Amino acid sequence: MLYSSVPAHEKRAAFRARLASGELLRFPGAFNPLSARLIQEKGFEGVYISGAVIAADLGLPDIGLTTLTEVAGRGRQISRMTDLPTLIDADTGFGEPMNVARTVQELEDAGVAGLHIEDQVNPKRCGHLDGKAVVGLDTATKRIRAAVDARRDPNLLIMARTDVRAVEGLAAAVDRAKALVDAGADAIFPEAMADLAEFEAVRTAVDVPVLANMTEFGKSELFTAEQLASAGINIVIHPVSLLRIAMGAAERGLDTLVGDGSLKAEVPGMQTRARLYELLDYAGYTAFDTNVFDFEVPTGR
Ligand SMILES: C[C@](O)(C(=O)O)[C@H](CC(=O)O)C(=O)O
Ligand SMILES: [Mg+2]
Repeated sequence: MLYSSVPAHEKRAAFRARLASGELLRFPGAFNPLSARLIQEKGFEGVYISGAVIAADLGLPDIGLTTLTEVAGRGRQISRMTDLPTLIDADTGFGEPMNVARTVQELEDAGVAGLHIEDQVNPKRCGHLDGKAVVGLDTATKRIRAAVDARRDPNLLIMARTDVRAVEGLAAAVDRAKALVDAGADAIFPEAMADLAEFEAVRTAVDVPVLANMTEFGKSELFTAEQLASAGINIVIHPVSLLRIAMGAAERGLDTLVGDGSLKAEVPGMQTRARLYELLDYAGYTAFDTNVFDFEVPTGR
């Protein structure tokens, strides 16, 4: 009922422990707080909170328009809905080192288990678009140092994302990843890797967990969990996928409504009222107050 009863510091400790096991942790992106429950119920190891999804949800492109307040608010709403660790996209940290420090504390207070800070210039853009620009090594490492120094819970995972691959090539991206680890990053997110061999190159260059971004319609091929695990990847995100699936379904449904004048044909594909109530834990609220659920949901509805 209401929210997860697992405190944030316990989720962070559990996340660290699972990462240390070396297994591949799968983090689908929640496009709203309720979808985080679905991700947990289906047995995934964590929930990703995508900057692109937060922006798209507000009807905005992913070009650094969202504010720290909006991102932290969404991070809090999603994190409190799940017992799983959440990993949030902190973009460039919303400014330079001092802003990054504040960003880390705000997101930590929001209850996330980890966050990633990237080395793009401000304002950033989606990592799979052309025409990106990155900051120099000095600024990139200062952001990471500021982030690491700012956290109060040592288990809050500070992940460094590097966008260097698409700008200067793989060798430069590997060098950047190593420098970011030296600056204190707990994990590396190499953005826009072209193939599995590129992931492997980063994997062998650093001795911290490495993330693979399996975003659709991007620069990376979509590898299976098995392929990524055998390349030594530790976390895989599917950042925008659930939003794309839901929006695809919404668009098809609206077309049906336009064509048929009714949504009858769409009903078999819809989440039922009973299933929605199950996910919302109506039963838990009823146990608390028997007046909550004093009606019947016919089976299958
Ligand atoms: C991971 C990412 O940063 C996100 O905001 O989800 C995006 C995803 C996308 O736009 O497909 C990115 O890769 O830049
Ligand atoms: Mg992003």
